[in-house]
Amino acid sequence: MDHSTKKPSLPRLTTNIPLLQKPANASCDALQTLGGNAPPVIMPERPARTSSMFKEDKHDEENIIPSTRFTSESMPIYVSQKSVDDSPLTKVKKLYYEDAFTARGSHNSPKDRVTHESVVVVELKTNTKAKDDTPKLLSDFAHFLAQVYQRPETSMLVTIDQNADLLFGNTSGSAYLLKITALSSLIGPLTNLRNTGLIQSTIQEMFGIAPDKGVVIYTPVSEDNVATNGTTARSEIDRLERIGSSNSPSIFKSISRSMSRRMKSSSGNSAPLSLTSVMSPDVVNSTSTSPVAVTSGQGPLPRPDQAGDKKPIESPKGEPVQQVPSKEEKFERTLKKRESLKSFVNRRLGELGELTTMKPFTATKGKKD
Ligand SMILES: O=C1C=C2C[C@@H](C(=O)O)NC2=CC1=O
Repeated sequence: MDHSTKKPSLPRLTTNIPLLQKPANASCDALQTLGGNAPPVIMPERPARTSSMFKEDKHDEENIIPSTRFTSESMPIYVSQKSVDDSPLTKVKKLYYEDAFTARGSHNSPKDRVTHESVVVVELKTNTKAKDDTPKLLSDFAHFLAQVYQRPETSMLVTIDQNADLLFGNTSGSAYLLKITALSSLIGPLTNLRNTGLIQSTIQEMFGIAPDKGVVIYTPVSEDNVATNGTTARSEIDRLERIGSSNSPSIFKSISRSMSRRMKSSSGNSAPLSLTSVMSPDVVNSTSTSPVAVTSGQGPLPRPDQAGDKKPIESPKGEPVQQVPSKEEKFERTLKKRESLKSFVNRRLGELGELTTMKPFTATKGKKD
């Protein structure tokens, strides 16, 4: 699956209650230019509820005419699309979105990321025709709802049926049913309360239907029960988590991988695989001067056979005999192995830039032996 052309990242929210301001005198027409002069800002306080939104946002050219599919004459489905726009405003927004999920926003978990871009399905059924034509109606409504739910328009699925047979109460007048289906984290008592005010007053502007003639139903769904692009939100979270964990392996994973590489490369030896076989080459040749010992201030111990003019042991035939290591030699080799492990681990730590935050490995166990 190609995820490179994904929807833009959304700003991290401290709450799922979007805080939008809605100028009191804005008309329904103003909805087409929703978007604001700046990226969505989480304001510290809940703004007063007013009748119309984003009047001052007329200069936002970010959203072009959406593509509209019609499943039937009465039930168009709006699929929002964004144009590629390099206007300064769009750039500011892009930066804001990108930043939210890069360095400073990197604590967003895959779940957060998917949640912030998850689809929100909005179904409106009404028995009243709006004055605007359907594409514009859908576009405006989707744009508005995308802001209410603080996500890209590409995450909004909006359907409007203006020909519904609908009766609310005992009058046959204008009425509507609005269903909003979204991940559970986008549905909650406070969020719903606030969103209901915003949405119902906007519907009133668009369709002329009073809030008391409409019913809003919020349906939370789990990540397993919403899907798009061939995958559920849950599997998308899992996928991002897998990518995340494979991109940032722990130091221990890294060390063990390096060690296993060395184990593999030395597995051609007939000798059984042991810690010694994954050591640095200086361990294999015990007669060489260990760089580890040098850097750690420990010179190699004098080998008994190197001392003075001691002759190599020969077989009765005069051939050199493979010497059985003495106790001292064994001790020296053990020390070197330990020092080598220490060196290896410290080097890997250094490579990974972890030396400043982690205590260097010390082969304390072996020291006292
Ligand atoms: O249910 C959702 C599934 C996905 C998949 C992913 C994508 O765009 O490929 N993003 C999603 C969001 C959802 O809400």
